[in-house]
Amino acid sequence: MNILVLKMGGSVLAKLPDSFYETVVALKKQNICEPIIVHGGGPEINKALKELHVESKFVDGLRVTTKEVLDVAEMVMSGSINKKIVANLQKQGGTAIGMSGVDCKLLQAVPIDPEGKLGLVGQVEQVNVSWLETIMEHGAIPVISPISIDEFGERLNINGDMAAAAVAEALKAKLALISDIPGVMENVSGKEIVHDQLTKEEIEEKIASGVIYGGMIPKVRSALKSLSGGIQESVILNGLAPEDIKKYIEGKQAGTKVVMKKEEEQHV
Ligand SMILES: Nc1ncnc2c1ncn2[C@@H]1O[C@H](COP(=O)(O)OP(=O)(O)O)[C@@H](O)[C@H]1O
Ligand SMILES: CC(=O)N[C@@H](CCC(=O)OP(=O)(O)O)C(=O)O
Repeated sequence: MNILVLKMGGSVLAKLPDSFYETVVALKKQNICEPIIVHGGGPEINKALKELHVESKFVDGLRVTTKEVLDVAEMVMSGSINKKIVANLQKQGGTAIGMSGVDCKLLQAVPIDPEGKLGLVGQVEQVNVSWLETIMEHGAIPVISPISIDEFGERLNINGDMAAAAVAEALKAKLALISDIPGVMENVSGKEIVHDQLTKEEIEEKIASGVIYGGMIPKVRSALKSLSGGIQESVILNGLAPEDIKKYIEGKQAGTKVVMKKEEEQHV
């Protein structure tokens, strides 16, 4: 199965045009590939926490998660956002099933930082691949909220990019991380450029120098993590430029590709 995991960040969810959902439905109907959606919801969680007067902060792009924060993150992502995406896909004639990592133990996780200050934040250890395959075989598009569950039945909050990478890695699928920026950007000699492709070494160097910071850190690290087996690249794309998504699907340059090796090196 040729699977494409599309991760939609909270930064773009409210702004994605109907044509985006139309494209995702067409990918499946025309047998171009099997789409799976994993979503985030950072800005919406921030808004709900603010309204409830609950403080939250981030460390290297990950939200410090107390029980109270987890309950709000689950309500926002597994409730409101997940069902809106399912509805939008179905408006375009698709069939979609919304689930979180808790359902069918879809995303089994362990605390990412058991001794540290991140609290109830997880990283995925196992993906229930057979449920995802069953859903896709029955003609539906899985839509996954990144709240997950540990072996004791406790829920954990997972960064959406990390959850998407775990799903892509488990299914040997391509990964497209869709956000509100044209790719990984850098100010070079006073000019803002977008990198076409980046390797692991370049990414680590740009994190260390502060060029890549905040929410971009889990994004680039997740894109790297998903590279496995036959999958040689993942991509960071701009959801606000639907033509970039089209270009990527057509195999043209768009956004920033995260690669094992640079293209010119691969051809040597
Ligand atoms: N080098 C970089 N290029 C582009 N964006 C960057 C970079 N470093 C940090 N960022 C930040 O990362 C953000 C994207 O991450 P995030 O807000 O978590 O997105 P999403 O909600 O879509 O997952 C950008 O809006 C930008 O503020
Ligand atoms: C642990 C952790 O940081 N979880 C994230 C989950 C949402 C997310 O990742 O949203 P975006 O994709 O919009 O960034 C959070 O609570 O914000």
